[in-house]
Parts: sequence; C-alpha cells; structure tokens
Amino acid sequence: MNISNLHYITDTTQGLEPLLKAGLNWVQLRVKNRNEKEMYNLADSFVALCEKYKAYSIINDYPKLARRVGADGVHLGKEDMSPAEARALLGKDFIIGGTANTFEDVEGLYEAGVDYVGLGPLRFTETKKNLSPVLGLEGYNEIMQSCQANSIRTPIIAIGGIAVEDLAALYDMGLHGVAVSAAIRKAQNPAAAVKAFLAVNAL
Ligand SMILES: Cc1ncc(COP(=O)(O)OP(=O)(O)O)c(N)n1
Ligand SMILES: Cc1ncsc1CCOP(=O)(O)O
Ligand SMILES: [Mg+2]
Repeated sequence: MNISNLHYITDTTQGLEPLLKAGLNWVQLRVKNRNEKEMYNLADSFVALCEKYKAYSIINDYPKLARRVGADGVHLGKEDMSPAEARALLGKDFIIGGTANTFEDVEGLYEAGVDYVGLGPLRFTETKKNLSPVLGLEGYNEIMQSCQANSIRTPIIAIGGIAVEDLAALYDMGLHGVAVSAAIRKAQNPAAAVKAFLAVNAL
C-alpha cells in the first residue's frame, strides 16, 4: 500500500462522488457527535463509495467501526485508542495513522509502528476545535530536520489550514503529503480544487 499524497477529510458522503471522479484516492471520514447507528450507516456507505472508485477509506477515531465496515484504515489522535492497541486489534495490514504536534510525538508514533503521521496544524483552522499549537512552516522545518537526523522515515502528512500554495514549501522540507478539508470542501468548485492539489503532486 502506498500512502497517498492527498488525504481528503470529510464528515459526509454528500458531494464525495465528484471528488472521487476527479481523482481523489484517499479519504478520511471524520465525524463528531453522531450516535452509534448513524455513525455505522454513514461509515458503511462511505466505504462502499470509496470501494467503487478504488480509493482508500480511513475512519477517524473509531478502530472497531473501521474494522466492522471493512475500511482500509483508521486515524488515531492522542485522545483515541493507542496505535499499539489498535495494531493488536486490527492486524498488520490495516492502515493506522496517528496525530503529532511535536517531534517527540512523531518519534513515539514511529516507534509504535504507525503507517503514517498527520503532523499539524500548519495554521489556524475552523475545522477542528481544541486545536494544538500552530506550527507554521518554521515549526515543520525544525521537526522534519529532527526526523532526518533520527532516520525517521514514516510518511509525514501536513494538516491544518493547508492551501495548494503551501505544497511546494512542505515537499521541499520532506513532507510526504497533505491532509485537506476546508480548501476543498469550501472551494467554489471542489472537484477543481482536488485537481489543483493533484496537479502539484504530479509535478
Ligand atoms: C491525517 C490526520 N492528521 C491528524 C488528524 C487529527 O486527529 P485527532 O488529533 O484525533 O483529532 P480529530 O480529527 O479526531 O479531531 C486527523 N484527523 N487526520
Ligand atoms: C483534523 C484536523 N486536525 C488538525 S486540522 C484538521 C482539519 C483539517 O483542516 P482544514 O479544514 O483547515 O484543512
Ligand atoms: Mg481523533
């Protein structure tokens, strides 16, 4: 499995199909405050839609639900199940991502054997409440240099307020890719926004 350069984060399947048609191949379902039944139904239809377009499906926060609906992976933050427990539950082939805000977080996730790290936020975003301290490009630079110095090669995905204009600087520092919600979801033409992100990745 190749970790994608573009992770799209969504709380709905509405409007997702045109984005998959535009070439999106990795989607994370990130939903807060829904009951178990609603969450199951949403996750189940999300996985079916991703499968139709051969896109990887990742469920945020809920490892057991991810397994139950046949998703490809789960994303876990500091408040969620530990990556080690999730690995024991889900097995070696299940994709497990973890959240980092510092080099120490990245190191811990690398040692825990995650498949990718979501590192951020780059800047303020309204998409997430209780945001960790903003890193800015300078913060990413320091953390990426520490990763290189410590031979940490886990793919690192930048997240939080990412715009297409940020990609060049982030890739220069060694970031593997980006996780994006608002810049696609709130775009006048979300499918065109997906294509703009993918076009930079193809350069
Ligand atoms: C790719 C990626 N990186 C980071 C996060 C944030 O996860 P978490 O810290 O658990 O916060 P919530 O998304 O659950 O609010 C993510 N979802 N994806
Ligand atoms: C889940 C998450 N964690 C940090 S920012 C974020 C949401 C994505 O941010 P944006 O909507 O600004 O792309
Ligand atoms: Mg979480």
